Amino acid sequence: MADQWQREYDFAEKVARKAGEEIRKAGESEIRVMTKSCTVDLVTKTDERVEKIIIGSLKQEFGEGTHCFIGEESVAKGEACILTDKPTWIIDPVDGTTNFVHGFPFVAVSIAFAVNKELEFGIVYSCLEDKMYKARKGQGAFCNDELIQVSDVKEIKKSIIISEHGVDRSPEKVNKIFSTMQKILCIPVHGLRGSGTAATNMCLVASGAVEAFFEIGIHCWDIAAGAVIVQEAGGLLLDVDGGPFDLMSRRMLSANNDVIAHRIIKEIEVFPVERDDAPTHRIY
Ligand SMILES: O=P(O)(O)O[C@H]1[C@H](O)[C@@H](O)[C@H](O)[C@H](O)[C@@H]1O
Ligand SMILES: [Mg+2]
Repeated sequence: MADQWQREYDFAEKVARKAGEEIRKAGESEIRVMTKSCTVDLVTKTDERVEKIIIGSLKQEFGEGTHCFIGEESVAKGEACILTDKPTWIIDPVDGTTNFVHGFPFVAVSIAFAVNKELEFGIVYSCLEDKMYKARKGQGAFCNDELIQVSDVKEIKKSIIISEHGVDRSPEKVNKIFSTMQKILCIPVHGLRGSGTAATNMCLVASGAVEAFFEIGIHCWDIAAGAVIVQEAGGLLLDVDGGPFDLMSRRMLSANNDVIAHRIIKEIEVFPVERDDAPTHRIY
């Protein structure tokens, strides 16, 4: 069916815009900050409220029980994080919560939709910049309705690479992250960057502002929407060891092409993380 999931896609954009407005408004008043897994893993009442608004609106539009949901704050409260074949919404209501708390201007609403474990579309609304990124499988990627494309740079020495350090601050992991960054910086690349939100980072790959973004320790809700956007913009997704991308593995490299991807992979010091769908999963 040609327009299957079109209604879901159009509605997701509306919901993301509404969620972004809520985030912008909430940023104007005092923000109540709480913590989750550790003192640097921040969450606010806005994260929880916006997730409720998104899931509530989707249930109202498509009916209770027809779709499944994986939402960052629902999982934090104990809901399952298992991707099945059923139509499933994968939601990060506020990607870049630390940025939101500090007024650092990159905060995104990330909404993806998967069927038979395949991503059908992704919406990333970078709400403080008012940039609406979206992509549907096979139909290209857009920012504010303009087609976007990854960069055509193939020389690593002419690239900008993004990585993030996440919230797990155990010294062994932090050492590996910084050792990897040092090696990449000294190739040398033009620069290293990080916006503080995985969803926005992936849109920066998709729009050609940077050549690659990788992170170990992200979650499916951080990257599901961005994954469609990167691929539809002509980029690729891989595991950080060069294997196939696995949404639930908490390991991801997105790049403009395989030359850049494999050059970066040579430098990445991989460390173990528990999968999102592991039965004993502890949230970081
Ligand atoms: O928790 P939120 O939704 O703000 O998202 C995360 C970012 O997306 C990561 O890239 C980043 O590295 C952090 O882990 C951050 O927590
Ligand atoms: Mg996130």
